Amino acid sequence: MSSEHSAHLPVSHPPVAKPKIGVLLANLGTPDNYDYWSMRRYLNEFLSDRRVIDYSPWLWQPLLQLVILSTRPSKSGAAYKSIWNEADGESPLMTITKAQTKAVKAEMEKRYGGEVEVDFCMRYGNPSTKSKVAAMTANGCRKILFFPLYPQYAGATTATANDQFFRALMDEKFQPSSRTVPAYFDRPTYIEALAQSVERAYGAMETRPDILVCSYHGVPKRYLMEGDPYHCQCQKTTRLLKERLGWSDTDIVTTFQSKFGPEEWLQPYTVEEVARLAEAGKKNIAVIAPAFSADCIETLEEINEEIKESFEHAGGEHFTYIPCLNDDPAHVEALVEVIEENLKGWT
Ligand SMILES: C=CC1=C(C)c2cc3[nH]c(cc4nc(cc5[nH]c(cc1n2)c(C)c5CCC(=O)O)C(CCC(=O)O)=C4C)c(C)c3C=C
Ligand SMILES: [Fe+2]
Ligand SMILES: [Fe+2]
Repeated sequence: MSSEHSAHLPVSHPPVAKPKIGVLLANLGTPDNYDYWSMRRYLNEFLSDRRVIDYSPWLWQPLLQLVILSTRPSKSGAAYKSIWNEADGESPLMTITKAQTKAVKAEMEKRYGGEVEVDFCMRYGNPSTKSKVAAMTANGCRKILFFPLYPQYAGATTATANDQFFRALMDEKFQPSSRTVPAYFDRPTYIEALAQSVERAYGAMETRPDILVCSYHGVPKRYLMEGDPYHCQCQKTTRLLKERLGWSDTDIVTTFQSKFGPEEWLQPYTVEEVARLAEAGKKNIAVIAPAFSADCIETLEEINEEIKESFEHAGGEHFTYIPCLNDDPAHVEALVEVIEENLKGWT
């Protein structure tokens, strides 16, 4: 009788890890480097995502592969080069996401010891969502809380991050239970962290800015018409920030940046609005980017270089960029509060 037919032998068994809970933070993703091929790989994955660009692939892919990916990798690569963290060989988005994860992890360890594991992944590029879901599952995470780090929901960010998480779960033999964290733009702790960052920046200035521009990443206007709540959540973020600061309507304005392609995007466009403000005599402005949980190419290069230039070209004199919340302790506290709220019943 062969050993596999012996009813008396114990079944050989892989080691069983102690059950834990995983908290997987997710951000957009960033190129591995700023050379042409690294940029092309990243942009190809990003711009082929139909949650980001929803045109028929029959029309979009030839245009993307033959036209856009022949020029944009070099142009965007030069922009990344100007902000690259050369010391660590990575983009600022990567450096800051690591710092945020470290801070959230330390806080969760204080509260839950080894019961909760914290890590991060990216929607595009590395470390991939798939690799981190596989690692957490292998480490014994029987429950995973997936947290896309976007305060406001957009199909192009939150939903596609979740889609990728669900795809990763499809590959797991012993699939963990899972939850996804919803948008958190209206949580008082997040608004408080934003308000404190504004107060800190204003407190350090000699003259108070004439207006605070809240610049959110744009999306095509059509997405709003088709039911995406992003626009409303951005407007509400500005209103809550204004109320917390005790300001009036004329102290703060909502704008949208990073328009891509010929379609109309959410308006007003930041690059045009700052020029209009300068022309209207508002020569001293501050800009904050509440849709980004971490500084990245869109803030460090687009806002602090291109948009600043547009303001100065139109006669503006003082332009202050207020950094994202990054690993600010008030931000970490807000993120941990959101995590704890969504872990209820699990811990
Ligand atoms: C072309 C369509 C795009 C949509 C729609 C879009 C929505 C969107 N994006 C963010 C956050 C980020 N975007 C970032 C970079 C970036 N975004 C697009 C295009 C769209 N984004 C491109 C092509 C790029 C790459 C840079 C470039 O070539 O211009 C980043 C920064 C990544 C980094 O490495 O620093 C972030 C973050 C949001 C929040 C959003 C909609 C709500
Ligand atoms: Fe973007
Ligand atoms: Fe709206």
